[in-house]
Amino acid sequence: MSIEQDLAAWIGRTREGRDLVTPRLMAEFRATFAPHLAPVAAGEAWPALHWCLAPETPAADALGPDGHAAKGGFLPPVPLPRRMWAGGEVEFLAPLREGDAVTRVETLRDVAFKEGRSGRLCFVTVDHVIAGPSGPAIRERQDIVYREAAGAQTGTAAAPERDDPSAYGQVWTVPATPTLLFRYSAMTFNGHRFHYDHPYATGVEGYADLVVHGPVQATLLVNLAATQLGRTPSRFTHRGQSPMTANQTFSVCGRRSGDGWEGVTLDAQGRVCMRTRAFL
Ligand SMILES: CC(C)(COP(=O)(O)OP(=O)(O)OC[C@H]1O[C@@H](n2cnc3c(N)ncnc32)[C@H](O)[C@@H]1OP(=O)(O)O)[C@@H](O)C(=O)NCCC(=O)NCCSC(=O)C[C@](C)(O)C(=O)O
Repeated sequence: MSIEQDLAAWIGRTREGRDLVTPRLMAEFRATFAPHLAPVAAGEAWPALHWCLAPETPAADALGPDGHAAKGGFLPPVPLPRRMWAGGEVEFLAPLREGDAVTRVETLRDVAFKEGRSGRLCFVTVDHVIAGPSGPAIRERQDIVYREAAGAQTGTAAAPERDDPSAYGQVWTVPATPTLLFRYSAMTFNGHRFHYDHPYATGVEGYADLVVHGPVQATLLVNLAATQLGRTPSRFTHRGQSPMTANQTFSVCGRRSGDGWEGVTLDAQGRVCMRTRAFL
């Protein structure tokens, strides 16, 4: 049996979690991202706070070498070591509010190997439904990618696309401090070591510094989209194009586009790290 066939056995597996939108989470989220948050009604959760709800809580002895739950449980045992958040699509159906009890149901939708310019890649797609007291509030597709080991790469990444903040109607500048990364990892119970363990991020995974979470960039982008559009978009797509590393000030840029919105995060050199679209 091929590895693709082996891993296909994981498709359709589900996992469920429960949580509460606590006053503490609301306060931590505001403290981590303000002033770069969309205006929302009193007691309403900001767009993308749901990424902090009902995270996986693996025991310490159930972790893999990267600090995530060891593969082979809910996520398949993909034989490539370096996990990244590739992107996804979020549908905002109804707002969540402080005090809401929520459930998260995850379903493994697909596992697909691809040959990227940087080498072999494996994309794992997971569907999420987050429901509050009145039913589904958020529906989401999350794309996770696994890459070859640093040093064993069979390709060379393409030169990153560049862009200019002055081409956008509104720009937030955000210092990518290790403290921002640490606080977001803590709020999401994300043990991924390359967000806080510098020798691991540089020496083992081969990045230039600690890596800024994909969902940190997407949270800022969707909050900028909601600010410029005047409401939470109904749909938000995002794709990580190039790793954003810590200890630089990055730009979160957005502009109206047709009847929707488009945005990017740019690192200090103007490299596009994440590209997004939002729709009313
Ligand atoms: C993903 C990388 C490795 C591909 O790099 P590449 O240059 O090798 O790929 P490519 O040659 O551009 O594309 C190859 C194929 O992959 C597809 N593809 C290419 N990119 C994507 C994408 N994003 N989403 C979906 N599909 C993608 C692309 O469309 C193409 O498909 P095709 O052959 O069918 O035409 C590269 O673009 C990259 O490094 N992106 C940045 C990723 C990043 O920084 N993520 C955030 C930080 S990681 C994180 O937050 C982690 C967390 C939160 O702890 C956590 O574990 O969940």
